[in-house]
Amino acid sequence: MGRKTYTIVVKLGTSSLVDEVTREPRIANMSLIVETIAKLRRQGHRIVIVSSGAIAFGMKRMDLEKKPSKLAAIQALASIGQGRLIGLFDDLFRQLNERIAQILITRNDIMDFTQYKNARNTLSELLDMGVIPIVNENDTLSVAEIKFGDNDTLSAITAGMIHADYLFLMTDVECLYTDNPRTNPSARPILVVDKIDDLEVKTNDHGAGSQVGTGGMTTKLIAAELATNAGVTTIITLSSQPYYILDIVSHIQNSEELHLTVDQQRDLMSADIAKKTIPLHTRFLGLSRDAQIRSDKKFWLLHGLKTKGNIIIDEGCYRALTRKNRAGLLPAGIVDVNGIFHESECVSIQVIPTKQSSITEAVEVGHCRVNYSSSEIKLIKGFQSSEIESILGYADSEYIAHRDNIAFPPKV
Ligand SMILES: Nc1ncnc2c1ncn2[C@@H]1O[C@H](COP(=O)(O)OP(=O)(O)OP(=O)(O)O)[C@@H](O)[C@H]1O
Repeated sequence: MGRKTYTIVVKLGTSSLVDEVTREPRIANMSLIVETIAKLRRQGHRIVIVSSGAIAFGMKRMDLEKKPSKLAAIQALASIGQGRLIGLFDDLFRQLNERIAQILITRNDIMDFTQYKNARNTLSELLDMGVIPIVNENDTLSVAEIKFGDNDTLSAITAGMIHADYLFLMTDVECLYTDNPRTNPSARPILVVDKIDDLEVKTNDHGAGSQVGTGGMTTKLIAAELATNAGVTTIITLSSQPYYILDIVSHIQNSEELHLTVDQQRDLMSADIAKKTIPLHTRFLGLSRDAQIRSDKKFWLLHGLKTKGNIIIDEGCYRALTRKNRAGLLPAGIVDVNGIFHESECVSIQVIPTKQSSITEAVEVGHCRVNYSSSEIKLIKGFQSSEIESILGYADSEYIAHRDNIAFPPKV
């Protein structure tokens, strides 16, 4: 019987593609990445690449030493560099008879659920055609409000969107450590993570570790949480040794075939790393099928959309929203509203604990798409739905958010 094949998203950080000091493209490393991905394809896996590097390639082309601070100049560099980046990938993949496609995306492109599904369908179609999609944030047009912000997040959203099995975050450290290994030489490697919330790690990278990197380890942890919630096992490994992916995938196939528990996986990994039969890496285990987010709509509500404000609800309301036969969000359960948002926008739902509770701050519990604007909700909060019409002069819906437009992350 043939081995199981997977859908794998490989995220390449700027440090995989551009030399940190000279800012020259790392052509030898890119060739190794391309060879590795071609091998994975021959083994039957479906591969999506999420690649950074457009701005760095543009800076090199324009002989710039320093990244400009003006937004338009950065976007111009991205448009110069993106073409060169994809051109280089195409040249390399062509040598191995592999076809690629370019997908440039911003949050705006997936703001509508139909558009989100279109993006997913295009990616799936490309994979069915045996093509390797290369995804990047559309840095040429995106401004802060419509940005994913970093390609770690974009790669996790892409992985969730296409229900990938694995996400490889390739970076300039072998794995996640207990602390930043650049500043703390006694930081210890972490091999298997099954509950991200229980992790005790420091990521003192202020959002970027290397000179050319943008996200640092902080965004990788956020990405890992997002992807594992959708059932995607996320791996951090060294980008300068891309063929490590082949060893790790084969090791994962073995562990899966043996149906190992989390502890057994951890033991097997430590033993094999010690024997040097597999490289050092971190595995964040995807949630099991019954715990993970399976619904596209829910994943989109939680991770595809940017929240515009927040609605504070009480604990009783939260219980009603999360019980088995869950309700929609009614104005009566709303305690407060913050921020300015319009009807149909996505807002954060926060719960204010009861007075007896020791926690006093409201905590985010999920997202919803609202039927009313923030100024309308301010007027109707705390009232019964039957009173909406007399307060506003109209009642578009009895709910602030319909239950199909409310999503909570999985409880682990
Ligand atoms: N606990 C930690 N474990 C491992 N690395 C850490 C930790 N905390 C901070 N880091 C830093 O995170 C860096 C990796 O992130 P960085 O964003 O620089 O790379 P990248 O993902 O390759 O690039 P890009 O962000 O452009 O995609 C490492 O160089 C390291 O210094």
